[in-house]
Amino acid sequence: QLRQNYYANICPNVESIVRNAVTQKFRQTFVTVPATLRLFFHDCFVNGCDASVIVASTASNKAEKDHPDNLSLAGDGFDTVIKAKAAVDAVDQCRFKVSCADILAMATRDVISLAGGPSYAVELGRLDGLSSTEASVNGRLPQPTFKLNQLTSLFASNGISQTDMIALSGAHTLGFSHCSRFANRIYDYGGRNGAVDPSLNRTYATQLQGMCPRNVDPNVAVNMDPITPRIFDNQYYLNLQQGMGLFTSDQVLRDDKRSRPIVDSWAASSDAFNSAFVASMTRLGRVGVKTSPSQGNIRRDCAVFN
Ligand code: HEM
Ligand SMILES: [Ca+2]
Ligand SMILES: [Ca+2]
Repeated sequence: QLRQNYYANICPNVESIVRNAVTQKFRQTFVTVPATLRLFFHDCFVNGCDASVIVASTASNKAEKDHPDNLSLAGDGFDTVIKAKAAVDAVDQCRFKVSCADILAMATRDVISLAGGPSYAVELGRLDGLSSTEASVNGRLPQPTFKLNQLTSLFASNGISQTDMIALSGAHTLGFSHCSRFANRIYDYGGRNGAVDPSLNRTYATQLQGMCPRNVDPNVAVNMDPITPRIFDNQYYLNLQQGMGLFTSDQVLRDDKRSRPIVDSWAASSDAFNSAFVASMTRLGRVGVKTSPSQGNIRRDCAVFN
């Protein structure tokens, strides 16, 4: 059972220590924001929110972070947690008493507010997991080609509702995607020569083709929210109303009549979106958490098992 203020007697200033470290990192690069947010999601959906995604591979173990679905996690997310952890462990009272999983949860809360999103109290008390394998990632993360039923059932397998899934997808109001993730929508869609996904806004499709020409350098990435790429806002839902969702998994939320009313309501009200997002992030943060010593511990180095 997680709770707010879990560290009140263990490391009373932990939240401000983490916030300062994250703010410093944010001043160096904005990528800190989307990188940390996505890292938290990918952590929670594989083995629960237990910092298993941060563990580095060793000679005898290929870790989660080296699964193909995790190779595009930006290094700045990992670096944010490592730096915040170092700041926490620099305080005598706190050294080795705050889990990497909780530091990631706090850092995620902090990057959302640094980007103009809502602030919220974060629940704490997670232990760090004891295993991280590449194989455990298989089938656990959503693909950008997913339709509504696939999205809903994958999230449901983590105890996350369809409404929460739609709110959490609003995280795509920030950050980047590599061209390969949506190339199927702008070139030869459905295997038909020269076809473009009809659910994609035509002007936007042409812009995407310009930024992502055929045979583009695989390192090229584009903003997922072309309108306010650095602001955490409800623009994502307004984009969906214009056919400007980057992935099939984004646009389907507006095009499927079952999820459309929610998309339209959050496009109409940023307050409604913000409060839904906070509630959904809190539920995401509870997925598969480990709280008993048989299930986990507090890693001294977030990238290495103790
Ligand atoms: C609903 C199903 C989802 C799918 C199919 C999906 C898929 C993707 C893909 C393909 C990328 C681009 C990766 C790249 O090419 O570098 C991406 C980026 C991102 N995703 Fe998702 N995602 C989903 C849900 C979420 C959720 C729930 C969150 C967080 C709460 C999230 C946060 C992000 C962020 C912040 C980025 C940008 C990362 C960066 O700029 O470094 N996504 N997502
Ligand atoms: Ca995990
Ligand atoms: Ca935005």
